[in-house]
Amino acid sequence: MSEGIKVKFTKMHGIGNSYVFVNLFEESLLERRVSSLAQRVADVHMGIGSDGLILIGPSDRADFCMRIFNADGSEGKNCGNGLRCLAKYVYERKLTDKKRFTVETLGGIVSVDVHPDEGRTVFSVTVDMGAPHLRKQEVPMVGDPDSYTIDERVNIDGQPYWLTVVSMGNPHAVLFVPDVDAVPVSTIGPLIERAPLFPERINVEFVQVKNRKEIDCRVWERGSGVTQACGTGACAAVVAGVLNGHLDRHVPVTVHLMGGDLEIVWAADSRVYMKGPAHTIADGKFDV
Ligand SMILES: N[C@H](CCC[C@H](N)C(=O)O)C(=O)O
Repeated sequence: MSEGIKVKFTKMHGIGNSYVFVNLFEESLLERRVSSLAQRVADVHMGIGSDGLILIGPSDRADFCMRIFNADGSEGKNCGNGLRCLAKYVYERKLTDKKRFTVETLGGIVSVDVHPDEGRTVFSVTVDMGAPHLRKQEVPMVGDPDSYTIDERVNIDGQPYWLTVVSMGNPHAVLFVPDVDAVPVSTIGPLIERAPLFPERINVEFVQVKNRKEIDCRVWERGSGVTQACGTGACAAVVAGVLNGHLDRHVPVTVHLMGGDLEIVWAADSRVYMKGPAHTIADGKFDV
């Protein structure tokens, strides 16, 4: 039931992973309504159509705060594509005059660098996503809390899967496959997403290694299903690729997703850096 209040929004995407952004410096939303609002705006028929809702607001620990809600209304702890879009939004709309600034997420504080003047039509952003978290208790995942999950065989609904599990502030199960286009992502994705192994559910990435600096990746996102891209998922895929000996560390790896490419480096400082574009689609108002 609408309250008849009109709220300004901006729809943006990072290589096809789209979100409806609300600027809480200008608009206000009732906390209890945010989850249902995310579901409404995400609906392509009855709403605006997106992979979810992102709120941009103030923080007392960073320059900005980002909260991300999936299409099912669940709150995510991080969002790589969303961070690049937020960076473009706050820089271009002069909420900051800095080209390097910090953003607080539920998964931790990240640092972003905007590259508005790279002379190309595309606005590019680099995000320092921090170090990956690998222990089961950090994911969270059922099992020995201090152990890692690297190419570990697990049985889900009677089927074996070999998983490498990485948290980038949000959880990811990475599977290496010979052909990403042959994987029934919409069938296997939700089985792994909702497996009892993962008390908070999990995002799922299917990865085909092209060479030591290039992978193809398909995504089933926790709370949003198949998306065109997942920034944190691309980071998790590269970390998993290095851990399994498929990819080189300390050098840029190109991750080909359905909506476009990201450049990911798991650097010598143990932090993961993600570089890619951000696009504004439209501004508008919706009834809350
Ligand atoms: N579905 C994710 C949040 C969005 C992540 C993704 N869109 C990205 O770009 O990182 C989760 O619940 O952890």
